[in-house]
Amino acid sequence: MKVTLLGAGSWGTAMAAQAARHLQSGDVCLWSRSAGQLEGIEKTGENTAYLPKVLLPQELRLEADFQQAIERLSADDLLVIATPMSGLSETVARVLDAAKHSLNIIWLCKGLEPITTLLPHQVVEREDRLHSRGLQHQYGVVSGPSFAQEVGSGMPCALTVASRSADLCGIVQAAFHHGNMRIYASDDLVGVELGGAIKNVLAIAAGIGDGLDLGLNARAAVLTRGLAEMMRLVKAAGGRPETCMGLTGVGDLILTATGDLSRNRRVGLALAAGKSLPEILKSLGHVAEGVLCASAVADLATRLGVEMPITAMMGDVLSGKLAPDQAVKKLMGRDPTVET
Ligand SMILES: NC(=O)c1ccc[n+]([C@@H]2O[C@H](COP(=O)([O-])OP(=O)(O)OC[C@H]3O[C@@H](n4cnc5c(N)ncnc54)[C@H](O)[C@@H]3O)[C@@H](O)[C@H]2O)c1
Ligand SMILES: O=P(O)(O)OC[C@H](O)CO
Repeated sequence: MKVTLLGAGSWGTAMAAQAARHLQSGDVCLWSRSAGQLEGIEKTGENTAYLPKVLLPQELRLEADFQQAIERLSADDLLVIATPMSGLSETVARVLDAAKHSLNIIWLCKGLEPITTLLPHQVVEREDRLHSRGLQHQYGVVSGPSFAQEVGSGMPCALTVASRSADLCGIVQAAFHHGNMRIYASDDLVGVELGGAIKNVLAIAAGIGDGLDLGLNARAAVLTRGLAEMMRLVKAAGGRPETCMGLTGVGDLILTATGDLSRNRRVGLALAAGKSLPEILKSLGHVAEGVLCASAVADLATRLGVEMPITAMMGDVLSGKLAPDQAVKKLMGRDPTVET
């Protein structure tokens, strides 16, 4: 089978390496919008800007031509959109415009669309209505606890593919379930996508708590009550709350909120140290999806009548309405309530 990945950031590069290690030489192709970046990878064998110190398999094909990257795929192959959430709608629209037959399409981004508060699969459905020209594409998402640096280095990892199509789940497993990567299948798109979006916001909250030296009790409280917020929103949005107890919910929450490789956690630590958000994002050099989606999650929760105090407070901190220590005081000052 052939696989094309669109987007050569940390995650697209790591997943391209994972597939290329096990599929036939030349069958996995990584496309980047920057031809210069691909030239650098060609020369050094590494994606130095996004995944340093990971030697990429020689079997990986690099492609700067978008049309070629799509046209090489048959209806049995797999297309992976590996851009951040901000690039999803534009990229899927380009893919659908370029497609000459039906495709198997997955995305790897974690977040919600700002303003509309749409989940990734809802963004894709909107673009499908506008661009599919009657072609019946299959869609899904891959999510779960996965630092690109570890996956790029071939360390063990377990992920979930969620799709309404069991056939697509099988295609994704054929592409990535090898060696040190396990891929579990699910049909709960809402649960999987909301888990991936909300854990990033909670990782920022955990980073703030740790940066302010609030202690391990506080971290456990944020994660547990944050998980309760996630389960409530998933249920109200039509997903299954029990999905939150799996890899894409609590699994990814533990990883991102406690692992210092997390960009979202590092944003929280830096906010607690008194740095400004623009300064933090500039020095990060990578996307931290929780920054962009905290307000969207809070807005969706308000619309669905779901109480999410930690998430709402993070929205206020990230939009500059509240200082991190004020947010802690407000959370601790809430009225007593039952544990649900
Ligand atoms: N890095 C990880 O460990 C990891 C793991 C799992 C999921 N993710 C998710 O994957 C997504 C991508 O993250 P990343 O870590 O690769 O980000 P990154 O910041 O490392 O790289 C982003 C890449 O996307 C490219 N890009 C941005 N907008 C684009 C567009 N419109 N068209 C084409 N390319 C575009 C950039 O040029 C860059 O190469 C995020 O939603 C992230 O939450 C990341
Ligand atoms: O580095 P982060 O915070 O974007 O997290 C990366 C992945 O989503 C972890 O699963």
